[in-house]
Amino acid sequence: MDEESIRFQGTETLSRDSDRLKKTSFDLKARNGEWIHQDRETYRRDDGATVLLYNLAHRTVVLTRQFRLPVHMHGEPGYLVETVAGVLEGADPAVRIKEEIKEKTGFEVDEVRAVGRAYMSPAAVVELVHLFVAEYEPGRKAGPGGGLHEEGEDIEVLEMPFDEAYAMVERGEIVDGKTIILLQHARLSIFAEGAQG
Ligand SMILES: Nc1nc2c(ncn2[C@@H]2O[C@H](COP(=O)(O)OP(=O)(O)O[C@H]3O[C@H](CO)[C@@H](O)[C@H](O)[C@@H]3O)[C@@H](O)[C@H]2O)c(=O)[nH]1
Ligand SMILES: [Mg+2]
Repeated sequence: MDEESIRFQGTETLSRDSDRLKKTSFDLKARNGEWIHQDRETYRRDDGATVLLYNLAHRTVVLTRQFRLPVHMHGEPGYLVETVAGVLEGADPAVRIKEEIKEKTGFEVDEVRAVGRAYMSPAAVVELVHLFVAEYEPGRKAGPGGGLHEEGEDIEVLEMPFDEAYAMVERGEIVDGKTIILLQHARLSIFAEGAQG
Protein backbone atom coordinates (compact mmCIF):
# COMPACT_ATOMS: atom_id res chain seq x y z
CA MET A 1 0.00 0.00 0.00
CA ASP A 2 1.41 3.41 -0.83
CA GLU A 3 2.28 5.73 2.04
CA GLU A 4 -0.45 8.21 1.12
CA SER A 5 -3.35 5.75 1.41
CA ILE A 6 -3.80 5.81 5.17
CA ARG A 7 -3.42 8.57 7.75
CA PHE A 8 -3.90 7.54 11.38
CA GLN A 9 -5.63 10.12 13.56
CA GLY A 10 -5.24 8.34 16.89
CA THR A 11 -6.10 5.23 18.88
CA GLU A 12 -7.79 4.97 22.27
CA THR A 13 -8.16 1.96 24.51
CA LEU A 14 -11.86 1.34 25.09
CA SER A 15 -13.38 0.24 28.39
CA ARG A 16 -13.44 -3.46 29.02
CA ASP A 17 -16.78 -2.88 30.74
CA SER A 18 -18.60 -1.80 27.59
CA ASP A 19 -21.43 -3.93 26.31
CA ARG A 20 -19.52 -5.17 23.26
CA LEU A 21 -16.18 -5.84 24.89
CA LYS A 22 -16.45 -7.80 28.12
CA LYS A 23 -14.35 -9.82 30.48
CA THR A 24 -16.17 -12.80 31.97
CA SER A 25 -15.00 -15.05 34.79
CA PHE A 26 -16.56 -18.46 35.00
CA ASP A 27 -16.01 -22.02 36.16
CA LEU A 28 -16.40 -24.86 33.72
CA LYS A 29 -16.92 -28.46 34.81
CA ALA A 30 -14.29 -30.54 33.06
CA ARG A 31 -14.98 -34.02 31.72
CA ASN A 32 -13.20 -35.52 34.74
CA GLY A 33 -15.55 -33.65 37.11
CA GLU A 34 -13.06 -30.97 38.19
CA TRP A 35 -14.05 -27.31 38.05
CA ILE A 36 -11.68 -25.17 35.93
CA HIS A 37 -11.61 -21.40 36.30
CA GLN A 38 -11.47 -19.27 33.14
CA ASP A 39 -11.24 -15.49 32.56
CA ARG A 40 -12.05 -14.56 28.95
CA GLU A 41 -12.44 -11.31 27.03
CA THR A 42 -15.08 -11.39 24.31
CA TYR A 43 -16.12 -8.97 21.59
CA ARG A 44 -19.73 -9.01 20.44
CA ARG A 45 -20.59 -8.07 16.84
CA ASP A 46 -23.93 -8.37 15.11
CA ASP A 47 -24.26 -11.66 13.26
CA GLY A 48 -23.39 -11.54 9.59
CA ALA A 49 -24.04 -13.16 6.24
CA THR A 50 -21.84 -13.78 3.25
CA VAL A 51 -22.39 -15.13 -0.27
CA LEU A 52 -20.31 -16.52 -3.09
CA LEU A 53 -21.74 -15.28 -6.39
CA TYR A 54 -20.97 -17.68 -9.21
CA ASN A 55 -21.95 -18.31 -12.80
CA LEU A 56 -21.81 -21.90 -13.96
CA ALA A 57 -21.72 -21.38 -17.73
CA HIS A 58 -19.02 -18.69 -17.56
CA ARG A 59 -17.20 -20.46 -14.69
CA THR A 60 -16.78 -17.09 -12.93
CA VAL A 61 -17.22 -15.71 -9.43
CA VAL A 62 -17.71 -12.21 -8.02
CA LEU A 63 -15.55 -11.13 -5.10
CA THR A 64 -14.85 -7.81 -3.39
CA ARG A 65 -11.70 -6.05 -2.33
CA GLN A 66 -11.65 -3.62 0.58
CA PHE A 67 -9.43 -2.28 3.33
CA ARG A 68 -9.61 -4.17 6.65
CA LEU A 69 -7.97 -2.38 9.56
CA PRO A 70 -7.27 -5.48 11.73
CA VAL A 71 -5.35 -7.07 8.85
CA HIS A 72 -3.35 -3.87 8.39
CA MET A 73 -2.64 -3.89 12.14
CA HIS A 74 -1.31 -7.40 11.73
CA GLY A 75 1.39 -6.07 9.43
CA GLU A 76 -0.03 -6.57 5.95
CA PRO A 77 -1.21 -3.86 3.56
CA GLY A 78 -4.79 -4.72 4.61
CA TYR A 79 -6.67 -4.99 1.32
CA LEU A 80 -8.59 -8.28 1.44
CA VAL A 81 -10.30 -10.19 -1.34
CA GLU A 82 -13.56 -11.49 0.14
CA THR A 83 -16.97 -12.84 -0.71
CA VAL A 84 -19.79 -10.29 -0.50
CA ALA A 85 -20.75 -9.88 3.17
CA GLY A 86 -22.64 -7.71 5.58
CA VAL A 87 -23.98 -7.50 9.09
CA LEU A 88 -27.60 -8.56 9.56
CA GLU A 89 -28.88 -5.46 11.38
CA GLY A 90 -31.64 -7.68 12.79
CA ALA A 91 -32.89 -8.90 9.39
CA ASP A 92 -33.35 -12.44 8.13
CA PRO A 93 -29.96 -13.64 6.77
CA ALA A 94 -31.29 -14.62 3.31
CA VAL A 95 -33.13 -11.32 2.92
CA ARG A 96 -30.21 -9.22 4.17
CA ILE A 97 -27.62 -10.91 1.96
CA LYS A 98 -29.66 -10.21 -1.19
CA GLU A 99 -29.61 -6.51 -0.24
CA GLU A 100 -25.87 -6.67 0.40
CA ILE A 101 -25.33 -8.23 -3.04
CA LYS A 102 -26.98 -5.16 -4.59
CA GLU A 103 -25.18 -2.64 -2.37
CA LYS A 104 -21.76 -4.16 -2.81
CA THR A 105 -21.77 -5.44 -6.40
CA GLY A 106 -24.81 -4.01 -8.19
CA PHE A 107 -25.87 -7.52 -9.25
CA GLU A 108 -29.39 -8.74 -8.56
CA VAL A 109 -30.11 -12.40 -7.86
CA ASP A 110 -33.37 -14.30 -7.49
CA GLU A 111 -32.35 -16.84 -4.91
CA VAL A 112 -29.59 -17.60 -2.47
CA ARG A 113 -28.84 -21.08 -1.08
CA ALA A 114 -27.71 -21.57 2.52
CA VAL A 115 -24.66 -23.82 2.73
CA GLY A 116 -23.63 -23.52 6.38
CA ARG A 117 -22.94 -21.33 9.40
CA ALA A 118 -19.59 -20.49 10.93
CA TYR A 119 -18.11 -18.84 14.00
CA MET A 120 -15.05 -17.30 12.40
CA SER A 121 -13.16 -16.55 15.61
CA PRO A 122 -14.87 -18.55 18.38
CA ALA A 123 -12.26 -17.98 21.07
CA ALA A 124 -13.02 -14.28 21.29
CA VAL A 125 -15.71 -13.00 18.92
CA VAL A 126 -19.44 -13.48 19.59
CA GLU A 127 -20.53 -13.49 15.94
CA LEU A 128 -22.13 -16.13 13.76
CA VAL A 129 -21.77 -15.81 9.99
CA HIS A 130 -24.40 -17.36 7.70
CA LEU A 131 -22.87 -18.77 4.49
CA PHE A 132 -24.68 -18.65 1.14
CA VAL A 133 -24.04 -19.26 -2.55
CA ALA A 134 -26.04 -17.70 -5.39
CA GLU A 135 -25.92 -17.84 -9.16
CA TYR A 136 -25.64 -14.42 -10.82
CA GLU A 137 -26.07 -13.39 -14.44
CA PRO A 138 -23.12 -11.31 -15.73
CA GLY A 139 -25.40 -8.87 -17.59
CA ARG A 140 -27.97 -8.38 -14.84
CA LYS A 141 -26.90 -5.27 -12.95
CA ALA A 142 -29.32 -3.13 -10.95
CA GLY A 143 -26.77 -0.54 -9.85
CA PRO A 144 -23.09 0.35 -9.69
CA GLY A 145 -22.24 -1.48 -6.44
CA GLY A 146 -19.19 -0.38 -4.48
CA GLY A 147 -20.89 -0.23 -1.08
CA LEU A 148 -22.58 2.62 0.75
CA HIS A 149 -20.42 5.72 0.46
CA GLU A 150 -22.29 7.35 3.36
CA GLU A 151 -21.22 4.43 5.60
CA GLY A 152 -17.61 4.93 4.59
CA GLU A 153 -17.48 1.93 2.29
CA ASP A 154 -15.19 1.90 -0.76
CA ILE A 155 -15.46 -1.57 -2.24
CA GLU A 156 -13.90 -2.81 -5.46
CA VAL A 157 -15.90 -5.48 -7.31
CA LEU A 158 -13.86 -8.29 -8.88
CA GLU A 159 -15.48 -10.60 -11.43
CA MET A 160 -12.98 -13.32 -12.26
CA PRO A 161 -12.58 -16.91 -13.40
CA PHE A 162 -13.27 -19.36 -10.57
CA ASP A 163 -9.95 -21.10 -11.24
CA GLU A 164 -8.07 -17.83 -10.74
CA ALA A 165 -9.84 -17.24 -7.42
CA TYR A 166 -9.11 -20.78 -6.28
CA ALA A 167 -5.44 -20.39 -7.25
CA MET A 168 -5.34 -17.28 -5.03
CA VAL A 169 -6.45 -19.44 -2.09
CA GLU A 170 -3.75 -21.99 -2.86
CA ARG A 171 -1.08 -19.28 -3.15
CA GLY A 172 -2.13 -17.75 0.17
CA GLU A 173 -3.31 -14.54 -1.48
CA ILE A 174 -6.92 -14.99 -0.34
CA VAL A 175 -6.68 -15.18 3.45
CA ASP A 176 -10.23 -14.44 4.60
CA GLY A 177 -11.81 -17.44 6.34
CA LYS A 178 -15.35 -17.21 4.99
CA THR A 179 -14.03 -16.70 1.47
CA ILE A 180 -11.74 -19.74 1.66
CA ILE A 181 -14.64 -21.87 2.95
CA LEU A 182 -16.98 -20.79 0.15
CA LEU A 183 -14.40 -21.20 -2.63
CA GLN A 184 -13.61 -24.70 -1.35
CA HIS A 185 -17.36 -25.43 -1.23
CA ALA A 186 -17.60 -24.25 -4.84
CA ARG A 187 -14.73 -26.46 -5.89
CA LEU A 188 -16.36 -29.51 -4.26
CA SER A 189 -20.02 -28.90 -5.06
CA ILE A 190 -20.44 -26.31 -7.81
CA PHE A 191 -17.52 -26.44 -10.23
CA ALA A 192 -16.48 -30.05 -9.58
CA GLU A 193 -16.73 -32.52 -12.43
CA GLY A 194 -20.28 -33.90 -12.31
CA ALA A 195 -21.57 -31.30 -9.82
CA GLN A 196 -25.00 -29.80 -10.39
CA GLY A 197 -24.25 -26.18 -9.39
N1 LIG B 1 -18.11 3.91 13.08
C1 LIG B 1 -18.03 2.61 13.00
N2 LIG B 1 -18.72 1.99 12.06
C2 LIG B 1 -18.63 0.66 11.99
C3 LIG B 1 -17.84 -0.09 12.86
N3 LIG B 1 -17.95 -1.38 12.53
C4 LIG B 1 -18.79 -1.41 11.51
N4 LIG B 1 -19.20 -0.19 11.16
C5 LIG B 1 -20.16 0.20 10.10
O1 LIG B 1 -20.95 -0.92 9.79
C6 LIG B 1 -20.84 -1.22 8.39
C7 LIG B 1 -20.89 -2.73 8.28
O2 LIG B 1 -20.54 -3.10 6.99
P1 LIG B 1 -21.04 -4.44 6.34
O3 LIG B 1 -20.54 -4.44 4.95
O4 LIG B 1 -22.51 -4.64 6.61
O5 LIG B 1 -20.31 -5.59 7.17
P2 LIG B 1 -18.76 -5.87 7.27
O6 LIG B 1 -18.17 -4.98 8.27
O7 LIG B 1 -18.14 -5.96 5.93
O8 LIG B 1 -18.81 -7.33 7.93
C8 LIG B 1 -19.07 -8.50 7.18
O9 LIG B 1 -17.87 -9.19 6.98
C9 LIG B 1 -17.22 -9.53 8.18
C10 LIG B 1 -15.87 -10.13 7.88
O10 LIG B 1 -15.97 -11.43 7.40
C11 LIG B 1 -18.08 -10.42 9.01
O11 LIG B 1 -17.41 -10.63 10.25
C12 LIG B 1 -19.43 -9.78 9.27
O12 LIG B 1 -20.31 -10.73 9.86
C13 LIG B 1 -20.04 -9.35 7.97
O13 LIG B 1 -20.39 -10.49 7.22
C14 LIG B 1 -19.51 -0.60 7.96
O14 LIG B 1 -19.50 -0.25 6.62
C15 LIG B 1 -19.45 0.62 8.83
O15 LIG B 1 -20.20 1.64 8.23
C16 LIG B 1 -17.13 0.59 13.88
O16 LIG B 1 -16.41 0.03 14.68
N5 LIG B 1 -17.26 1.94 13.89
MG1 LIG C 1 -24.05 -3.79 5.57
